[in-house]
Amino acid sequence: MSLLSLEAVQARLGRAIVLDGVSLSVEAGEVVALCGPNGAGKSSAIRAAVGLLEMTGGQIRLGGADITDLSPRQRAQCVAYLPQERRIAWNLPAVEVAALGAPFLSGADALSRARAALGEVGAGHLADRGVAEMSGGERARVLLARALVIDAPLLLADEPIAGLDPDAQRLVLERLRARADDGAGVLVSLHDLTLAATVADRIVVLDRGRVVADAPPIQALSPAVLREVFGLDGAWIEGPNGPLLAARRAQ
Ligand SMILES: Nc1ncnc2c1ncn2[C@@H]1O[C@H](COP(=O)(O)OP(=O)(O)OP(=O)(O)O)[C@@H](O)[C@H]1O
Repeated sequence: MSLLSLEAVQARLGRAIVLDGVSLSVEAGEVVALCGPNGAGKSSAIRAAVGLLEMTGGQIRLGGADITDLSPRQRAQCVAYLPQERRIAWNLPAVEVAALGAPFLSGADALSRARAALGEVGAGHLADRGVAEMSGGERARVLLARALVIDAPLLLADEPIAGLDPDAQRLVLERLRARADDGAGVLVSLHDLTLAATVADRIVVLDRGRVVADAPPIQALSPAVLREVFGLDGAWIEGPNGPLLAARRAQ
């Protein structure tokens, strides 16, 4: 049984069809990267998967259950979600923001797990700082810690490395990989195709609301897909730490 499955999901925003028959699944133990150009529908797919974007057709199952049969509490218990939006309204200490990811635990337990999660993303030293007094990248780590604070069976992260420095990008992806290696399922949207190929077991490529590839990274990001979807002339070369994309804009 898949931890998450989308079957022929349709969704609209305003008049636009943003998901046009999207099918994909995430199994325990795997990292699935969602890639595609700006506006392809990655955030929409992730938001639909947590029940935050209403479907106009198709079916979504979380842990085998139809998402429409699950209460918000039941959804929150099986999915950790890192939204693309990084705004935090209140200037609370980072540890209190991270603890919000564990609403079902006692305050003390949530705070102690929040400290551990901040440490996991290299932000332990920020635990007692107010989030309004942080850089964008520091705040991004706090929000990731909020998603990691419980060991959810399924983790959905929307562009978790946007705005992070190169070391932090790799740290975050290592953490997501480690969660999957411990048995969670991870769906993560990424723009960096080389990093996506490094971390993911499979890549789902979205283009204009449709899935155009779903395969292991190098097959999914074939020269044809790179050209037609991303407008790149690209080739994969074997680097010391995995595949590297050598690409330029297609002429
Ligand atoms: N509130 C809205 N009303 C109408 N259309 C919207 C709205 N929000 C997003 N869209 C459109 O929905 C489509 C999918 O957007 P989505 O945010 O899912 O794409 P994305 O792949 O995550 O893009 P990005 O890489 O830029 O974050 C885009 O064409 C976008 O213009």
